[in-house]
Amino acid sequence: MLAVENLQTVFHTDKETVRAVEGITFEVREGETVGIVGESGSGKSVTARSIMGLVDAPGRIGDDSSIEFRGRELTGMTENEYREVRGSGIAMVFQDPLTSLNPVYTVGNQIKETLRVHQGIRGDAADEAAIDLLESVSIPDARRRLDEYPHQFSGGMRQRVVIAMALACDPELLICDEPTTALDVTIQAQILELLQELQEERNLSIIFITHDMGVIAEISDWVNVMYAGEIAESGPVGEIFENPAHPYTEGLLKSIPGRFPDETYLRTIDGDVPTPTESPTDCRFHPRCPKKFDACEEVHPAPVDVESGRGGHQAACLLYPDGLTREAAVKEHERQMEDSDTEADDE
Ligand SMILES: Nc1ncnc2c1ncn2[C@@H]1O[C@H](COP(=O)(O)OP(=O)(O)OP(=O)(O)O)[C@@H](O)[C@H]1O
Ligand code: NI
Repeated sequence: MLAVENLQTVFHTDKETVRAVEGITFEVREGETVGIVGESGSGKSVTARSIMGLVDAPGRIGDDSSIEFRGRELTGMTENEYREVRGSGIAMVFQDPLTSLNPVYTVGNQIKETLRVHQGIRGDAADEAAIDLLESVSIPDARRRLDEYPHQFSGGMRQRVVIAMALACDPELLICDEPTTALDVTIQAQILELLQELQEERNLSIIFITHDMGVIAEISDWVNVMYAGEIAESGPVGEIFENPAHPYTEGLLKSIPGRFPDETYLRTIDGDVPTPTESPTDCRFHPRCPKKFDACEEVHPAPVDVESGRGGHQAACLLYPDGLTREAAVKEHERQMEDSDTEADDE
């Protein structure tokens, strides 16, 4: 349904160039949930906004990047064309419901406006459709609540309203950028459950962005672990949790509260995600990596198959492919780096 290939999103400012997303490649299939996980600043939201055509200046998507949705290339579309995609194909739910809701209009008016613009539904039919949508996201007493304003809803109910508005476009792909991060755990679980129900009813594809590995376990079929603008590891959710390959993923898993009950403290990875301003010539994780060796400072790892892994499990780490000697593995990454360099030169 969605194929992202070599996506690069760069912000050019007077001071510097921030390379927020650096050549990531992944797919989303019909009815599937792809989780994107990583710490703050790893490029998750920029990835989402790139797909939605919402990267604002000074941001720019690279010329060699491709985002195909249902066989149509999205990069390079005009704003009008993109509006059509956002109106029917792809919808997005943000972390803070208040950024998507206008405080001065009733919830009903906002949903009806979306229905009018995107589906041409008006009048009584719009009222009924809006009530149906609120009921489909399990908001009780929907008819009455149409006339209420966003501030009259609790945080969890407000996020349900935002999901209802996203559904008003009848999307095939829903991108959720940390939709539950601001909510308490119980409400968060309810929203995750709702998304899974909606996915089944509507055969929705979902991209779910979070920094929480626990949430990833709950909701994803496929996982992309992002670090400093790159995909460090990707694979089916079971593989990622049972056979994590990349030391960064291992670190993220260890930081899930309660996963190692014998430990009295919450383990986190020391240090922060760097803000990349140059194309990578090394492993961007090496300064924080407990398994680093000399080559990690000199060779940029490409995504390679993990031998133990099944179902397309890959890691961008010089420790892999794990069937090779360390020397041969490093050579393999060097070779892939040269290949992509020549490709870039050819264009
Ligand atoms: N408009 C912008 N101008 C310059 N840099 C930007 C802009 N938007 C994002 N960035 C940079 O891009 C990088 C990736 O940011 P992004 O928001 O995608 O991270 P994230 O993974 O979503 O983090 P979080 O979990 O905090 O939401 C960061 O270094 C950020 O500073
Ligand atoms: Ni974000």
